[in-house]
Amino acid sequence: MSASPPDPGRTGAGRADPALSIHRLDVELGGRQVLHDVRLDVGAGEFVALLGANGSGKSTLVRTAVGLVPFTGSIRLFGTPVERFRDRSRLGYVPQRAATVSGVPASVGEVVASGRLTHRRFAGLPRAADKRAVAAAIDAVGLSGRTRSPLVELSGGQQQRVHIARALAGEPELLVMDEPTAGVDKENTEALARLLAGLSDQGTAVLLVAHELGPMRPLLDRAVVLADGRVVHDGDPGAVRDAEHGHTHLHSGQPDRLEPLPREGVWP
Ligand SMILES: Nc1ncnc2c1ncn2[C@@H]1O[C@H](COP(=O)(O)OP(=O)(O)OP(=O)(O)O)[C@@H](O)[C@H]1O
Repeated sequence: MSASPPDPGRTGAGRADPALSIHRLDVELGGRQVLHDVRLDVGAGEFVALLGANGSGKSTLVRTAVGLVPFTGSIRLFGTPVERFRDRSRLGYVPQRAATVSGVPASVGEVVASGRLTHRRFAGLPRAADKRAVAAAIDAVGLSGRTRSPLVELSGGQQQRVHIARALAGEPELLVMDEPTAGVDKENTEALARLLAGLSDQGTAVLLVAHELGPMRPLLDRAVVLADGRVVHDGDPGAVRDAEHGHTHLHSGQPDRLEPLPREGVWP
């Protein structure tokens, strides 16, 4: 009798589809094409950074990937076309500069618990596992003392951490984060990097939009760079420097990785 194959992680044997697979993606917004023929895969358990200058299309790409923007081409989440994807608990999304729900007196605990709804049956009461996951997520972002605080009483950086906790509470297999550390201080950015390292080790796939990689850099399996809505680099994160003056730079000496040729003035 042959031995069972090794467990490839939380995705399980036989469920080896990439967490995210994007093929020939075009997106038009306001009558202008902002994404051109984008291809991007994030394998199960892979940690991928998405980089590029302001306006290069990073947010549009991740918003489209999670089903928020109309497109032509193909997007699959765990093998299912995004238009038919219903298993929302497998996906966690932290939007860019997540808006505070002004006028709604939601507490930190309530906002984070809303990230758990996809695990619960309609109108069902939270189970012990839900409560544990919410408490663990709040603790993971260092806000356990603030569970009952109204969100509006928190600083911008703390609110951002609440939105990260909301995504973590769902215990997703794919975490898509759009500049999650914007407005978050160095100490908490480093704490988030440690947290993501742990999740990555457990098999969570991560797609991280970032301007500066900072402490996230050692976690990366791949870096993808967008310029003017096109992928101009997909591979070695070591070839990419942090954003300077609003632009993402590729180290020189690897011109074979660049297609199409970079715009004049943007690249070193
Ligand atoms: N709703 C919209 N209607 C029209 N154009 C849009 C819309 N949203 C974004 N765009 C345009 O699409 C392009 C890509 O924007 P996007 O926000 O995806 O870039 P980004 O790389 O995330 O930028 P940043 O780093 O500043 O967040 C920009 O030229 C932007 O002006």
